[in-house]
Amino acid sequence: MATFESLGLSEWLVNQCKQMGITRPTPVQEHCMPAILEGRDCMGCAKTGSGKTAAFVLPVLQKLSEDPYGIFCLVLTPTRELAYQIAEQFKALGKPLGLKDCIVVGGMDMVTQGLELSRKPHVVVATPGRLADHIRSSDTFDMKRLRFLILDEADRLLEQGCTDFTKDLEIILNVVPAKRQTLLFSATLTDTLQELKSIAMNKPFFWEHKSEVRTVEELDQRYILTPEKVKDAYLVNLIQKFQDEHEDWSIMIFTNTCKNCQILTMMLREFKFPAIALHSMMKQRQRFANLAKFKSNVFKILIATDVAARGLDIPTVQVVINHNTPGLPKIYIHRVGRTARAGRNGVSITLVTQYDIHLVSAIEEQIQAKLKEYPVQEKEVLKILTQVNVTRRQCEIKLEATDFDEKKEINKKKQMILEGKDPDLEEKRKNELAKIKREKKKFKGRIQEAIQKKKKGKMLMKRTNRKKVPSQTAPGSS
Ligand SMILES: Nc1ncnc2c1ncn2[C@@H]1O[C@H](COP(=O)(O)OP(=O)(O)OP(=O)(O)O)[C@@H](O)[C@H]1O
Repeated sequence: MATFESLGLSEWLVNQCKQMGITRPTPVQEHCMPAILEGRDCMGCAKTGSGKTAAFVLPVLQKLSEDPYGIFCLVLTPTRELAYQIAEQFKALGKPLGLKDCIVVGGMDMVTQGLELSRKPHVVVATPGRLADHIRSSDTFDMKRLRFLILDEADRLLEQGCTDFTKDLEIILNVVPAKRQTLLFSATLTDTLQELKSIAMNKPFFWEHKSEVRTVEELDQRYILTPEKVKDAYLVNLIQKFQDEHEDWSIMIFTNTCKNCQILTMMLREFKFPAIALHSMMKQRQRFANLAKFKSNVFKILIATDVAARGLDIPTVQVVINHNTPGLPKIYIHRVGRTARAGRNGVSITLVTQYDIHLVSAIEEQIQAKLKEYPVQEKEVLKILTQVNVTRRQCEIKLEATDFDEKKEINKKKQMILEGKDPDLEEKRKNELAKIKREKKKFKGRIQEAIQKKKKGKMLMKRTNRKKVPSQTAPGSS
């Protein structure tokens, strides 16, 4: 069995690992670290909670200790919370080096970040948008000597989801040296393999944890089939049960929109559950504060959008509830991966309506495992159904009375301006596109109608012909 020493780590780093309870390398660390220490580009694909962060942090620290300078390493990651988490690992493991790090994420003061960048930190951990802003607007730092470029959750950084990082990545890739080591990690790398290979140019070492099932063995994956209108009652019932049966418990609930996240939080609080929200419409300081309160178990329930689906490492989470069935298997894999981490047990429960069954089939096909039905006492759920639905409606009304929707519009416009778009022009374009779509639909409808009419006409003709034929032939045949 490999040890950190046998993989080539120095004694100080091995000791530092020990202090953090990291005594033996996990498979992704065992396989990827030697290649990274050899100077190769590396792509590592291993299950959630399997120690991918240390698989790149440790070799970077080893190399940094041999030749320390700034800026030595840049880590890019899709969310702000994840950037802080990665920086924490660097700080904890790199303490004996006196590691200087800098976190560059949106929602935080840009001037302070600019100052820190100009002080040549060893390691910069950033979200792509904010770093690209600094590159565009400042000449007080450069990354010409950068030794390591790391893309954590690399597939997310390259896909064109609701937040598209590709333009910002281009800006960043233009200012980092071609001669560098590039490391790419994720639990779901394989879908974007070709794009990733073009970033890690020098014949990257590729390691994938081969296993039939793509989720961890310690995870008990369940579902509850429910009509849409009963979903919230199931949710309340589930939480009540966990609260009654466990002393030490902690649950993450994922939902599809910021608004839903806010409403669910309000609703669960009406039922006196210790719930707190995390979504992208909250101020960044509030996001960090809420996450900290959840991590320290002050609040036992975190209700989040997919902004929290990837990477967050909160060992106390025993249960993940999907309030909506994720539309993509990949998102499911990351969401449920917030529990059952580093060998611990965990449960995931997905609420599935009759319209989501095909999504469950897609998930099962991807993860190569079947979700099992979660046993519930329907009678208990029906008892609270009206009360839950009334409470939800009350929360919706309360939220409508605030400027939540307006804020959403303002945020959208802000984002467009940041992307160099004119919000009014975009609105006009959107309306025109919608109009074209409507007209196309109408046109299609008319064509369909005409086709149907023609078909009906033909059928009528056939029928009348058929009726006519016997009466015409009958005399001759008799
Ligand atoms: N060798 C090790 N032995 C024991 N625990 C470890 C080891 N390496 C890392 N860990 C711990 O395992 C936990 C999960 O690690 P990490 O967050 O790096 O997972 P990950 O693979 O990046 O997961 P995800 O895909 O969800 O981002 C962390 O708490 C980390 O400290």
